[in-house]
Amino acid sequence: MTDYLLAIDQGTTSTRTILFNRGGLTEASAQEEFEQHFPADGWVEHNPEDLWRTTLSTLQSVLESAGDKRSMIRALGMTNQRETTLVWDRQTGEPVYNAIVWQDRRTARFCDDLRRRKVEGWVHEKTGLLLDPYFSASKIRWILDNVDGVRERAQAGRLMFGTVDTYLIWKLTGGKRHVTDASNASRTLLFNIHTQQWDSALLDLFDIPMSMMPTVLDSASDFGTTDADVVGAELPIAGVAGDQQAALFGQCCFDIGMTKSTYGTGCFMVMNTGVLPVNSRHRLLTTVGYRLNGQVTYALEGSIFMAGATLQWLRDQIGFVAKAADSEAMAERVGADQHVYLVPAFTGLGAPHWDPNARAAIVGMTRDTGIDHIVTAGLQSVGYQTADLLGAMLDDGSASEVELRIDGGMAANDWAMQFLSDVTDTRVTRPVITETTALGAAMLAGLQVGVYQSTDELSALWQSEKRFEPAMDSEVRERLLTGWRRAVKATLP
Ligand SMILES: Nc1ncnc2c1ncn2[C@@H]1O[C@H](COP(=O)(O)OP(=O)(O)O)[C@@H](O)[C@H]1O
Ligand SMILES: O=P(O)(O)OC[C@H](O)CO
Repeated sequence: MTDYLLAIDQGTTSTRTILFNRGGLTEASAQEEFEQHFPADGWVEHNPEDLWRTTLSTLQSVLESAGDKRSMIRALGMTNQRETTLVWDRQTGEPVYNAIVWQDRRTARFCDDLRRRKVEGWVHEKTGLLLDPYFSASKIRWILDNVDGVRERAQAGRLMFGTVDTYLIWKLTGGKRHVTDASNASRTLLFNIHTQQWDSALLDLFDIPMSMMPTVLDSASDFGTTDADVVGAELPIAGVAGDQQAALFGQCCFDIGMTKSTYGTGCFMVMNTGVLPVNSRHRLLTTVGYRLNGQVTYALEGSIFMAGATLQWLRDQIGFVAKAADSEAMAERVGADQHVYLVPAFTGLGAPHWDPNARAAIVGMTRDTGIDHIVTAGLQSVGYQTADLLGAMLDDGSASEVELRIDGGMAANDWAMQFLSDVTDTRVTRPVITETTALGAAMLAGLQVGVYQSTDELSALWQSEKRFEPAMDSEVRERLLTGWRRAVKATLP
């Protein structure tokens, strides 16, 4: 009998359900986008009903198209946009407010005030994170302080908090389980990554009752069973991880120093640092990669805000490309050794610069500069930013060199990936299966129910589709990087 595994990937703009066979290949999938809500400047919300509706309908659609394979589905894995915050009533199941999305900046001033109280040091010590609106804690507090009657209900033990995984599992199990996994918990700013427990000092700092918090489980664990009356099938939910950590798992980065880099809208780079947390000197995040049998594997994470989004800007705002993939032919015409730089600091710069006030610039133009040069510079900016990030990560981590395992929509661009390899002087590898996020969740579930016996068995499934080897002259690389650093300086206030 062949085994199959399902995975739900609830992302920021769409929800996907994928059916994988035992070899990790996709058998069926369904995807639905949903509406983004921007009620005020810097605010980003999702309607919880949309998250649930798209989850249920993509799941049911894949179950239908599975046909005969349906009876051979062994388990369900869940992966999700991280940090996004929901609060709902324990009895009625009604959310008290929309989901506040990770991108939402409404609590920036509150976080600034906390930083002024000089607490960031011990908060970082416990959580591995920074005092930033990105993470869940200040979002929960905002809901408690700003929605009528909610604080009283929370204090009476009537409300539940969850990241998206927790909310969806609660719905899928018919309200039976209030759980999360350690990788998602580690993104809340309320979880002590050393003791692996909710931290009462952090809950006090943000004024959040402990009674709201879900139970934290291993990433491969018993998260409950889907309710047949709700879903139409009883399936064990057996693997859960935040999406970037799930991609680390799906890319089989199980050894210290192994690193994945996802090139979607932005770029998230995550490095396995083993069983000990590594403290960054470059403001990278220390986070739980995954937890198996009570054993934590830690990771370092850095994010770039604009990767594929730079191509979207060149397409939608400036009209320099008709579609993102056209950039490849334009860059081939120009070549990598050019002097135009596009620093995409449209919303500030992420790691390792972390400057919210930096603003984008195109520098180094001459009379012969044309559209092709600027589009090429857009692709190159992704390589340059990765070089900065990787430099910081290697300096912090225990590895002296890495191979970058890539995925995400932009990983399809061969020219950009070759430049990435050249400018970072690093081997870049694209796997056969690029749906690594969903695959990681399915693998976790498969480990839990015995479809797979070990991570070694999973590593054997991972296959490279294409390798990009560094081929740039070191003198050219240094010259280009010096020009990039000068361009970045020009964007800083
Ligand atoms: N061939 C390509 N070259 C460059 N960028 C691309 C290419 N194909 C897609 N992209 C970029 O990748 C992004 C989409 O990737 P995806 O992984 O689906 O992102 P997300 O999950 O963040 O929505 C878009 O920003 C798009 O501009
Ligand atoms: O849903 P994505 O792919 O944009 O990922 C969002 C991240 O998890 C935010 O931390």
